[in-house]
Amino acid sequence: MKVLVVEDSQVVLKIVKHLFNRSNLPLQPVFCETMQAAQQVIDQSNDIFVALVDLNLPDAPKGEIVDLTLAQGIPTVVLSATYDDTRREALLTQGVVDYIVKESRFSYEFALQLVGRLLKNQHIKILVAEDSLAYRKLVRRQLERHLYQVIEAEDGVAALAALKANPEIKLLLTDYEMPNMDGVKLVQNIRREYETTDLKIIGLSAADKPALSAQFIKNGANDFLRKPFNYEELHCRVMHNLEQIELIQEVRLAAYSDYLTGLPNRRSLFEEVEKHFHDLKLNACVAIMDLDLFKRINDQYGHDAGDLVLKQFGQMLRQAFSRFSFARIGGEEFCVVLEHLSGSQAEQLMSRFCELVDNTDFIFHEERIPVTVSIGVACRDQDSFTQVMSRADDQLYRAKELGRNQVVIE
Ligand SMILES: Nc1nc2c(ncn2[C@@H]2O[C@H](COP(=O)(O)OP(=O)(O)OP(=O)(O)O)[C@@H](O)[C@H]2O)c(=O)[nH]1
Repeated sequence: MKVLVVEDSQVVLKIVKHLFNRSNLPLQPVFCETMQAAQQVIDQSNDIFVALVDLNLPDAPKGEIVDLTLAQGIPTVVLSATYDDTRREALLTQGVVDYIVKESRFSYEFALQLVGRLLKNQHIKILVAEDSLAYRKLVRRQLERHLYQVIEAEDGVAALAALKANPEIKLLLTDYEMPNMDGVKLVQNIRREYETTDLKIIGLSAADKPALSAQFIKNGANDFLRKPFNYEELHCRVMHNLEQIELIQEVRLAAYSDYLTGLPNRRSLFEEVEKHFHDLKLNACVAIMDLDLFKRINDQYGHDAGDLVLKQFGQMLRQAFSRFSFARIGGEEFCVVLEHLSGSQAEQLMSRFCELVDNTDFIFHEERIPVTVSIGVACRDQDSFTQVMSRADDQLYRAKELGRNQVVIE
């Protein structure tokens, strides 16, 4: 997909090109200096994701480019040399995504951030609970302009049903006065089930009650907007709330995954497995793996080579055991929980993996590093997950004693 940049200033083009090269946006920028050139690109492409346009072009000095891109249904971000309140208002009413004044390189950075935001927004669902059809449609149009997926509900009851049907909804915008269930009651109901880290809520109301914002927030909403609101404020608050969810997701991911290999870490494995480990009706085995003589690899080939081996081993593990729970549980130690497998099935699977590792080329700076793994396996019984892991660990040490590069099952 493409980003159409229509700008005649060489300085601005240079900055935007530089920022694009530095960004990791999965979009191809296409640069045009005139409206005519932009028209040609539009005629020849059907994959323009967004347009960043200057209002003053040699062949379109009055912002005609905006009419062109909006008529083609292309989300349009205006880059303007000067700030003009009336113009800004008119352009936002016309349907542009945003109006950015070209003040410094930060303005262009903001423009590219906005493009990245629009890419993400396409996958974000927002629920709008509002009994006025006209207002609901108005909010929908605003949100869709920023490419969010919008779901509508005409009251609190319908909003609860919509949340059940679409658990991936990340944000709820809810009016206060609605039939059947008002906004505050809706928030109370939602917060019994949905954490504020997973679902953000913004209350809306035109009611003349100064305490309403506090009432919304005390009952679990994250924010409040009084109607009629300024649409830029709506977008800023929506974005701010979604960014908080994304930040929490990033922190969670960092807390539950191993930095080097990207595999789940010990904490993640325990939280995932411990919940259902006591279901004794089904077979399950635990395998602990430890790379052999890893210290020697580090000493002989260097720490970077050791890291590369760990990463490659992690990829192999992910591929081979994708349907099971697994983790890097220590330096060169890994664990796989083999649900639904008997001891002999687990042993067979692990023996094949052991062989695969032995026969795989681990190459660092064109040098082949010999890598083998020892594996201990124990099967689920009345013991806790930690106890079964510890028994698998005992078998691992037997495998080491017996000469490494092998599987031992208790
Ligand atoms: N490169 C690298 N090395 C690591 C990492 N984590 C742990 N290690 C190294 O892994 C080595 C483990 O060594 P040992 O516990 O002595 O065991 P070993 O050499 O594998 O010997 P056996 O387990 O008996 O086969 C240590 O030298 C650690 O420094 C890591 O993230 N990267």
